Amino acid sequence: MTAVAPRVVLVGPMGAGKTTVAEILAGSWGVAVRDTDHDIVAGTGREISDIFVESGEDVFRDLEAAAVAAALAEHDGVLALGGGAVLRPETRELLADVTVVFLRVGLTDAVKRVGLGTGRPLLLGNVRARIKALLDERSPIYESVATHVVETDGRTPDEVAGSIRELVA
Ligand SMILES: Nc1ncnc2c1ncn2[C@@H]1O[C@H](COP(=O)(O)OP(=O)(O)OP(=O)(O)O)[C@@H](O)[C@H]1O
Ligand SMILES: O=C(O)C1=C[C@@H](O)[C@@H](O)[C@H](O)C1
Ligand SMILES: [Mg+2]
Repeated sequence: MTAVAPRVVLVGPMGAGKTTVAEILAGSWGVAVRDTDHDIVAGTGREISDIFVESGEDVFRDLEAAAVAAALAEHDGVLALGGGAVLRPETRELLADVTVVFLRVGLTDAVKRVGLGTGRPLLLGNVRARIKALLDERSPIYESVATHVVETDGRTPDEVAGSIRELVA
């Protein structure tokens, strides 16, 4: 089998716009889009929040690591990862040879974008406090895997996609 690699992988926290921007980018390039959260839901027939509640985060992270590995091996379009996918060391290793864009978002814009956090189990409770904790904990990890960083605060998804097109030939 010929090895393939995604043209670009998008990482970043919930509300960064990975899913939204991946669709725009893939559309403008005329390539396929894939999203590991969607792959997990399609593959298991279960919603992400149900997996967290019924089976726990570790089981979700196992499913996610497998979904990322499969997508990196099979997909040569645009790939959006779940917000916590980079927590797994094996996933970070797989990203080492790939063009990875970190979509950076600050607390205020992230909170506006996720609203009540519906469908995002890690935001249950105080959404603002949960996002702040995740941003503090994970920003260095996103930076460590990224080949490029694109700011998204105060910018539309089309503007963000345009910046990525300029960075990635
Ligand atoms: N640059 C932007 N400006 C304003 N709203 C945005 C922007 N990007 C995304 N959004 C909106 O924010 C919400 C979350 O976006 P999206 O689902 O793409 O984020 P995500 O990074 O994929 O999050 P998750 O990690 O939870 O999958 C959506 O309603 C989307 O329309
Ligand atoms: O940041 C996270 O840990 C998550 C982000 C979403 O994409 C989903 O993968 C899930 O809600 C967990
Ligand atoms: Mg998403």
